[in-house]
Amino acid sequence: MTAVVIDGKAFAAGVRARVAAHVARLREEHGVQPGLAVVLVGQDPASEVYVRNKGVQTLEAGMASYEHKLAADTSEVDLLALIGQLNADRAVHGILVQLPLPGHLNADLIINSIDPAKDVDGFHISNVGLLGTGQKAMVPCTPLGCLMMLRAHHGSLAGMSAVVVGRSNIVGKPMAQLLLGDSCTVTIAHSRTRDLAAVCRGADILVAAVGRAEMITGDMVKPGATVIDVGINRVARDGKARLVGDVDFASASKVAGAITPVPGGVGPMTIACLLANTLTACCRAHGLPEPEGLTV
Ligand SMILES: NC(=O)C1=CN([C@@H]2O[C@H](COP(=O)(O)OP(=O)(O)OC[C@H]3O[C@@H](n4cnc5c(N)ncnc54)[C@H](OP(=O)(O)O)[C@@H]3O)[C@@H](O)[C@H]2O)C=CC1
Ligand SMILES: Nc1nc(=O)c2c([nH]1)NC[C@@H]1CN(c3ccc(C(=O)N[C@@H](CCC(=O)O)C(=O)O)cc3)C=[N+]21
Repeated sequence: MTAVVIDGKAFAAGVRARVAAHVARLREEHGVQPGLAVVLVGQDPASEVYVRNKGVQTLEAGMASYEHKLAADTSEVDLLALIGQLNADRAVHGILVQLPLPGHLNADLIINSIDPAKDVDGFHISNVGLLGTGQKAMVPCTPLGCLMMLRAHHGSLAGMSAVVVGRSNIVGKPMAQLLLGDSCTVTIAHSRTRDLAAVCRGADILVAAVGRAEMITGDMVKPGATVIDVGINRVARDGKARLVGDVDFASASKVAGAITPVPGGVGPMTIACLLANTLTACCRAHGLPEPEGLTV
């Protein structure tokens, strides 16, 4: 079998177009412009691609973009003060603090200082709790993007067996919550899982969020399964720097029914969902109707 390649880039362009249309209406009819503030502390190579693409697409969607680039040795007090300012700023509807943060900063403390209503990453404990109990929340962008593509491909996910490889707070756990919310039978695998290959072969939906280049190979995929590759790994290939996922695309795409590529899969959807979340936060802040189909 040769898998259908799920075009995340095209899907994301569609989501962004819907966001942009709604933003244009907000500005015209209500004089309101959604604003997204991004805070970057120091330089992390894995974050660079994200930051580059994010700023441009925020402006393209008609939103205001505020970037705060801070030195790697910024103190916790100073960072908390900046977040306090952004929380109070009525032009800012979404706040994203790029992770990972330098080691001397307590990431939990920083994330939980963000106003939950402006937490467009969905990482604040309030949003995590709301999502876990099936209440209206800000939903983490990467898992939300994955869910949108899965729903578009399958319609209902009810009753499907889903395996999420990875249990991070930013991808694995919220992904599992969303799949459970759509009535999948969910397994979360991680570095201590016994016989990962056998666990993965049980999956109708296999989500890889491991951070290890091409570790999920074709022999770990159930024939016809849908494979979602969250991984973003920079590797040297033929002397050139390249981006590859956590899935070995060459072997997995021979077995899977559908698969997302890297680049051009989950990554663009993450940014599209960040814009969607910023728009949703703005609508909620102003008591205006939310766009439909852009959150769970
Ligand atoms: N496309 C996008 O928009 C985004 C992509 N990413 C990418 O997704 C990947 C995962 O990111 P993130 O969740 O933050 O990563 P983390 O490093 O926080 O988590 C990785 C998870 O994978 C598990 N793991 C590690 N090695 C193995 C193994 N050999 N077998 C099974 N499980 C293993 C770890 O298990 P344990 O808990 O036991 O250590 C951990 O739960 C990265 O490549 C990252 O760059 C991240 C965010 C957004
Ligand atoms: N607070 C926070 N929230 C995050 O969501 C977050 C973060 N910190 N830290 C870093 C990771 C990583 N991440 C990516 C998002 C999009 C692409 C992306 O656009 N990828 C393109 C790259 C295309 C290219 O330029 O080559 C693609 O896969 O096609 C990549 C990586 C979000 N993360």
